[in-house]
Amino acid sequence: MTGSPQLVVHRDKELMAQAAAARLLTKIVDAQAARGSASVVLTGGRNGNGLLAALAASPARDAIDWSRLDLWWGDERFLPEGDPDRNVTQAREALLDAVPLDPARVHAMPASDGAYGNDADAAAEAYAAELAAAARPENHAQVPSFDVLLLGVGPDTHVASLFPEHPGVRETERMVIGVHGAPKPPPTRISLTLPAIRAAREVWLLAAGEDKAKAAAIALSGTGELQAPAAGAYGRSRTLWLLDSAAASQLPRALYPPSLA
Ligand SMILES: O=C(O)[C@H](O)[C@@H](O)[C@H](O)[C@H](O)COP(=O)(O)O
Repeated sequence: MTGSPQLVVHRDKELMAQAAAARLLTKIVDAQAARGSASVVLTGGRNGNGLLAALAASPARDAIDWSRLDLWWGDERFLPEGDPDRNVTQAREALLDAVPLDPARVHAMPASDGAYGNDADAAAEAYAAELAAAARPENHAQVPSFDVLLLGVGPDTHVASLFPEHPGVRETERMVIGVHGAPKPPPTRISLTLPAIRAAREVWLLAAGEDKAKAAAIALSGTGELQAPAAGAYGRSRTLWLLDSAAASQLPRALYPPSLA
């Protein structure tokens, strides 16, 4: 990563969702202008879905060429297709069903009643192959250079389905893993790993609410990624923490507000 994470603190979570949606819209429009298409990795959770709903309601939303946008997921709850707890189901409701996406560019993670049955490891391997096929050969990478990768931060500092001290956070080779025995239900999940997350140009972490204050303070105060997976989530050119004032309330003064010096 170049430089430390940047922090932006909004008054409350509604304003945070609106501002993050405006920021994402501009980022996608700019990426499409520069490279013809854009790629975004979506996150589950209330804040990620709040951002998508704000984007759906934006009067500027059709500045995006939806047919030239690739969508991927950072993690998925390994449940049957259409289950209301699947991240993709929630994203469809919040935004995706309302915009003219190219279905071939909506890369949902497999469901537990799909081609791989209830084998989360096989499903993870298949998603890794889909990512590898979309990576540009000249980048010699196993995943595309995502323009923006969104991550909701859990109250325990988890991101995607990488939980503190859990085996997934130690993965250094594979880009996608099956997660078993997750401390947050459901226990079986699919997740990008930290190396896959770090292939993104920009990583944006979303944290709103008092229950995120401790997690933000821990992850931003030099704690290692094994104890605080959010600390290991950074982008190649930018890492941005988008917070509301409640989630920022326990940050050390040295971190926020920024020094005027
Ligand atoms: O798979 C999950 O269980 C969620 O996607 C989870 O990882 C979520 O992103 C964070 O817990 C933040 O959630 P909130 O945005 O709802 O606080």
